[in-house]
Amino acid sequence: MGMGQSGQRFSPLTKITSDNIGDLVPVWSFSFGDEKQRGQETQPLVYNGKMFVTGSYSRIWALDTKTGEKLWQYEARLPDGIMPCCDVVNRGAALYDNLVIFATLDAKLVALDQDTGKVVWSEKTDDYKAGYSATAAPLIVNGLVVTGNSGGEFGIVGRVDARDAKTGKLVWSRPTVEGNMGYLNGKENGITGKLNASWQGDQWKTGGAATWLGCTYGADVDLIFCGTGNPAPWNSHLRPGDNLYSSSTVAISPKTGKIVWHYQTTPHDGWDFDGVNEFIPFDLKSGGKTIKAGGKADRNGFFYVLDRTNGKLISASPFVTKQSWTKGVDLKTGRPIEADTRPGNPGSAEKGSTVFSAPSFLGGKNWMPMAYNQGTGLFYVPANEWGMDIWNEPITYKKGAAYLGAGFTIKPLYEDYIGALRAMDPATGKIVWEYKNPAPLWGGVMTTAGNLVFTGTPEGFLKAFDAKTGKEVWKFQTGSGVVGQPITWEEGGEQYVAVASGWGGAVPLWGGEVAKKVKSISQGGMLWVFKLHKSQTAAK
Ligand SMILES: O=C(O)c1cc(C(=O)O)c2c(n1)C(=O)C(=O)c1cc(C(=O)O)[nH]c1-2
Ligand SMILES: [Ca+2]
Repeated sequence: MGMGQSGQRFSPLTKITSDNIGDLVPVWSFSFGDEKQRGQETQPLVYNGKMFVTGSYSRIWALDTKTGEKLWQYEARLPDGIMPCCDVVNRGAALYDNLVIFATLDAKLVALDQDTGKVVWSEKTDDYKAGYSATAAPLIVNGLVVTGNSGGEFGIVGRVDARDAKTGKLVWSRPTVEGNMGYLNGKENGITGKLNASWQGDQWKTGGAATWLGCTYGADVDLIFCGTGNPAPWNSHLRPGDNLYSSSTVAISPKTGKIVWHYQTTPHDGWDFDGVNEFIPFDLKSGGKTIKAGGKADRNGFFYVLDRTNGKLISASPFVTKQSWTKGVDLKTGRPIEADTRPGNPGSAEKGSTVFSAPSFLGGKNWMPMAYNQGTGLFYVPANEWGMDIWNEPITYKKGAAYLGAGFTIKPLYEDYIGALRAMDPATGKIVWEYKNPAPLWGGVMTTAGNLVFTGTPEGFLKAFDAKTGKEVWKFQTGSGVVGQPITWEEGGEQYVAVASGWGGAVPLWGGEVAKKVKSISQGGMLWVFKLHKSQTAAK
């Protein structure tokens, strides 16, 4: 995932540049079929002349990278009663040995033979009837396949699992809700003491903190970095305490499955800010020194830079214009200073008072991954500007039912745009350039050594920008909204770019007023591949 384990989404390829990109044209496209088209959030993988691309409803295809010809197709038979909170998406697969491995919405992990598409192993990872699902791309670390889980809106317990990539056999399983910490693989593991100090009573048993975006890996520090989602239920008055390790980044040792450090971005989250956003290792140049750092653009609107060796906060800078829930982050304690927009209520039978809060629960940034360019030293963050009216109401846990205790209406902040692609300098926390988009941005970002940044828009365009200046240098209309993750590779001396097109994800389901604004977007399911139309070997 992420064009490498660190998830930087940076390619060193330089054949396509900000100067010649005007010559980038489609070479082939592939249709995902005539029905079952929802959000196509996938990141394709290219290996050995084959492209592996997943689609909504847990489907995967192997395509010939030269011709686009379909080599094989696998479709999971999904049972009735699956409960993905936010569309039937899949964000991609992982490759190991001769296998291509991906998670299905009914909480299974399936490994297929890359040549034939035949199932080599298949493991049930969770009980979909209890609200568990899976949407993230797996991560491969030292022969382990590392996965997260989804279901924070149903009171599941978040977890990171590591399996033997060849056989699917479980090696370790690490819960991400304090209280469950005394267990590894469901057995007591000798960790004792006040395991649920940040929860009251039995609430940790349904505490959420789903690891629904999966993980990245820092090879030099040998740590797996996983974001954790919202604590359950959303109504924070029903679960006093910090609710560790919800809305955090946790660093896990691949050898033991132990949490080595954690940093909680939104303690006692009351806004569904989650904290799943990708943590990307990078080298921070500061005062003549190089610091082993990591960057994370959190749904709560802060761009965090942490020391990746120990989780210490280095800086927290806003990447959105309005954060009404906070007055900033205390750099000494690492904790946010809360403002007065925690939704009211109490455990009474009454609906609590409504407050306006920004960002909205769909976040200053949601699932769509940012990219880090090793040349410019900038992060490219797909941000959104919106707020919400939010209120709390009573709720009790029921297996397999939504566990929110909150209601909301999303509201745009500005007339002319919601989405904003922002180039952030991690050394200063300053926004270097921005591109504003009318509809919310919901696609992944990729950057290259050719001075380029790519991302898609709900309006249907794949766009490219000059990485230094932010000038839009190229666009292509794909026919549906782009919420996929662009990739690039070189083959036969030519550089290619690919992206999936197909509108969906959480915005059309939960966006309310905002969703209506982008309602005219056609549904789709297409893979587009591009290259320069003039042969680059012939060019001087
Ligand atoms: O807490 C969770 O388990 C969970 C899972 C997912 C998911 O797996 O897609 C989303 C969310 N939460 C969520 O809060 C959210 O805004 C969201 C947006 C999307 C999407 O793909 O557009 N998924 C999810
Ligand atoms: Ca969530």
